[in-house]
Order: sequence, then C-alpha cells, then structure tokens
Amino acid sequence: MSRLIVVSNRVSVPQAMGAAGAQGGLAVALSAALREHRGIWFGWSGKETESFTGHLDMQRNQDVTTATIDLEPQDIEEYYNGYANRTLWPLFHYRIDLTEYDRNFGEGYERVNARFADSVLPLIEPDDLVWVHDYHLLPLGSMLREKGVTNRMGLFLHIPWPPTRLFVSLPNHEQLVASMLQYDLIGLQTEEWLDSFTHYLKKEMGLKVSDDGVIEYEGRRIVARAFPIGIDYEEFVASARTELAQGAYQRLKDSLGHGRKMLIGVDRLDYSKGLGERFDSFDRFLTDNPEMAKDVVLLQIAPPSRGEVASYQLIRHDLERKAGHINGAHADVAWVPIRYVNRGYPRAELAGFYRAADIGLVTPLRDGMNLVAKEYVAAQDSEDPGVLILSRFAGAAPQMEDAVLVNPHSTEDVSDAIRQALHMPLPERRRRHERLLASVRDEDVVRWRENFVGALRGEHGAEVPLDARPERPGPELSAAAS
Ligand SMILES: O=P(O)(O)OC[C@H]1O[C@H](O[C@H]2O[C@H](CO)[C@@H](O)[C@H](O)[C@H]2O)[C@H](O)[C@@H](O)[C@@H]1O
Ligand SMILES: O=c1ccn([C@@H]2O[C@H](COP(=O)(O)OP(=O)(O)O)[C@@H](O)[C@H]2O)c(=O)[nH]1
Repeated sequence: MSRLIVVSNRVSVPQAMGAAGAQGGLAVALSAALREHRGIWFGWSGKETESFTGHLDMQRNQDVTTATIDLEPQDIEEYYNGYANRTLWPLFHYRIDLTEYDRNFGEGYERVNARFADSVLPLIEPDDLVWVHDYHLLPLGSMLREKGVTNRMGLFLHIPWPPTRLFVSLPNHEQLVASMLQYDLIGLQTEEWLDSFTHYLKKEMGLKVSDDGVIEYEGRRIVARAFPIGIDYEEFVASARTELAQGAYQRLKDSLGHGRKMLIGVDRLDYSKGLGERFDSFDRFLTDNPEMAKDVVLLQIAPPSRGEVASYQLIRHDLERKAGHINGAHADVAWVPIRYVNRGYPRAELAGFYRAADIGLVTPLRDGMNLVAKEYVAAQDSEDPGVLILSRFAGAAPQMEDAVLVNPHSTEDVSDAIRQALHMPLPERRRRHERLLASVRDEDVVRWRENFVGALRGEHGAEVPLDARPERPGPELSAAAS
C-alpha cells in the first residue's frame, strides 16, 4: 500500500484516550489514515523562531510520524494572519467587506508555501500519495511539481468556495487557480462549493469540465468532486460515555434548575459563525415570548480564535457588549439568559454539554461544513432527543435536512425556530433525530477519508495520465523519516 503524506497548516496528533483534549475529529481521522498507510504528517509546529532555519522536527506519537517546521514572525504575520486569515478566509466566506488585499501578504503566502515545499520534498518517496489540506496551501502542489514531484497529489478545501463574482476580486485569482490545477484531485465539502469552483473554471478560464468533474487542463485531467467531511462517530460516542462527559452533563443540568430548558452554541469566536446574529435572535425570542422567557437559557461556548487579526478582536468586543446588553435587559436575580463562555473544552466535556441541551443552535452565516452540528446529534439520548436548529448556509445543511433549517440573518426566522423546537412533540423529535443520526453515523470521517484516498489512488475514476508528467530523480528519504 502506498504511504500517505498529509500536509496541513497545523499538525495535531490525538493524545492517549482519557487525556482527550480539544482536537477535532479531523486529527483523529487523519492519524488513523497515517497509521494504516505508514505515512507522515507535515506542517507548521505552531511555534515561532527568530529566523527561519528549515529544521525538520520529526516525532513519533501514538504510532503517527509527524514532521514540523517553525516559522519566523514575518511568515506568521503575512502568511497565517495575513493572506490566509485576512484575505482568503473572509473572501471564501463571502465577506468581501472584510477582505484585505495587500501585496506583502501575497508574497508571504508564496514564501511560506515555498518553504513548505522545500521542507516536505525530501520526505516524499516515489509511490507516496500526497494529501494537502486547506486554503493555507493552495499553491503547494504546483511548487512540488516544479521541483519534479510526479506523485499523485490531492487537495481538500475545508472551507467554502465563493461565487465567481466575488472570487475575481482577488488579485492574481487565475494564477492561484492555475496552481491548484497541478493537483490530480480537488475535493470540496459540498456540491454548492463544487459548482462555484467549476463555474469559475468554465467562465473565467474557458476550461471543459465533464458532468463527473473531470477537468481538462494543459493536456492533463484533474478530478474535482464533493467529499463532505463527517465526525469520528465511534470515537465521539466512546468519549460521550466517559466520566468526564457524564460529570459535565450532571453539572450543567444541576445548574439549570428544575424544568428550565437549555440551548447550546459551540463555535470558535469567528465572524463566520453568526454569533452576533444568534444573540440578536435569542433577544428577539425573549422579547416576543415573555411567557417562556424565564424558562430558557442560552449557553454559548466561544473559544477565542486568530486573536491577532483585527476583525476577530472586533467581533470579540461586539459579542461581549451584546451579551452584556441582553443580559442587562432581561435578567432577574435568579436567572441570566445568556451564559457566554470564552474558553475551550475537551470534546468529552462538550459531549456532556450537548446532551444536556434541549436545542443545538448552529447558525453560521457561512461554514465549510460545521462538525458541531453533527456532534450535537451524536450526543443526544435517542429516547428523548434535543432539536437541532441549523443554518441553511452551513455545509452540513444538505446532509441534515431533518434539522429545523433557518436563515441565520433573520432574527424572526431563528426566533420562530426556537419556539417551534421548544414545543416540538416527542414523536417528531425522535423521527427527526433518527434520520439525522443515521447520516451522522454513516457519513462519518472514516468514509470521507476512504472516499478521498480511494479517489486519489484512482479507484473511482480519478486516474491521471502520469505519462504527461516529467520524470524526476527519486527523492532521498531523510534518516529521521524512515
Ligand atoms: O487553525 P485555526 O486557524 O485555529 O482554525 C481552526 C480550523 O478552522 C477551519 O475549519 C474548517 O474545517 C472543518 C472541518 O472540515 C469544517 O467543519 C469547518 O466548517 C471549517 O471552518 C479551517 O478550515 C481549518 O484549517 C482550521 O484548522
Ligand atoms: O471548546 C471547544 C470548541 C470546539 N471544539 C471542537 O472544535 C471543532 C469545531 O469544528 P467545526 O467544524 O464546527 O468548526 P471550525 O472551528 O473547524 O470552523 C469541533 O470538533 C468541536 O468539538 C472543541 O473541541 N472544544
């Protein structure tokens, strides 16, 4: 079996069970794939060094080999805080108003991608499959091709692909997409993002794209397809049975008081998650339903994210103000409507919190997938399940049509959905939950990974005419990687 080389901005190997921290299902799934394929996970250590050395730190943890590099402050500023999170992230989440175009960011992005390419190159053996993740590393594949890498290479984009009319506002948009076409396989989360991507290829680049996603470009064939990511269902259910999860459930239930219902939101503190609009909707619900108001509480867990970027500082400030204002307007001595918590929790604890909540309130304005929606469903008691209220603009929505789907921009819509969910009869809750659970369980992260790697291997028609590629000398495997 060919080895797998996974490349992503961050590298995260799950700790031993029990010490389960705040890593997502992605880390669990990729680690499992790497174990199976005897592969290597390469990326940024998350650490800063005074000046870039290219030193590769190789480690073996839980049977997974990782290789990381440190970046220098200018790299982090221009590549991660800059082009990745001040240019691509807002633009790809349809926030052209927050998108910053700065040549220094673009140069930093190219420089760090080139550093990734130089550093990972010696680790790649001739039969390896190379799987690159996300918007931080779109041109990496083309840089590796320039260095003679002929291996099969795939890219998976975890975030949306924007409509062409927005995307063309990016300087050098065509160059960026042309560089992506050096991969053999391009995976997006949903058919909608896939349509936007192929629309761009056809309209702006005049390329032919077949109905099954085969793109013809410079005599090569590249496949673009939707691969919706899921959670690691088995692992999540196991973590929900731990003492940590059960303790969290009980603590929260006890704190609510008799008969009070709870809504839960769990999101990185990011403007794409629609937290301000969510608070406004809850405010509206309290105002429009005074007879129910004191019987509900919204628990919003929002760990800070990308705190060096101004738009993230601003949203944090706005939310603090808004939560304070709503609580000030509605609270009484024995009840506060919003519990707003700016810290992260291990997922086992989250599982307990989700189970204690009558409503999962997941209302991003735009989201690549949203794994929290899937975790909420997986954590419910099937006999007496809670109701998922889900934004129709989350990548998860097409797979989760039995949720109460809402327009997160409309406070009326979300307020009505809260009311509907609180009154939903048990048989309807069970019916909806049963169907949601089936899709969360069956379309899990293992299936996602197997589908992607299978397609990259060419098992599902992703074959690429390798003879169209230049030969290159075999890479030398560093001693540490063997
Ligand atoms: O690494 P950070 O800058 O701290 O950000 C965390 C991750 O955020 C994004 O997650 C996306 O991937 C999820 C899994 O596919 C998906 O469910 C979610 O909708 C996306 O927003 C980002 O794409 C990752 O690269 C970051 O590591
Ligand atoms: O305090 C927290 C908040 C979130 N998460 C996890 O972070 C992931 C968030 O993924 P999602 O796809 O919802 O959004 P993203 O943050 O990747 O945009 C989920 O697995 C959550 O369980 C966590 O472990 N602890």
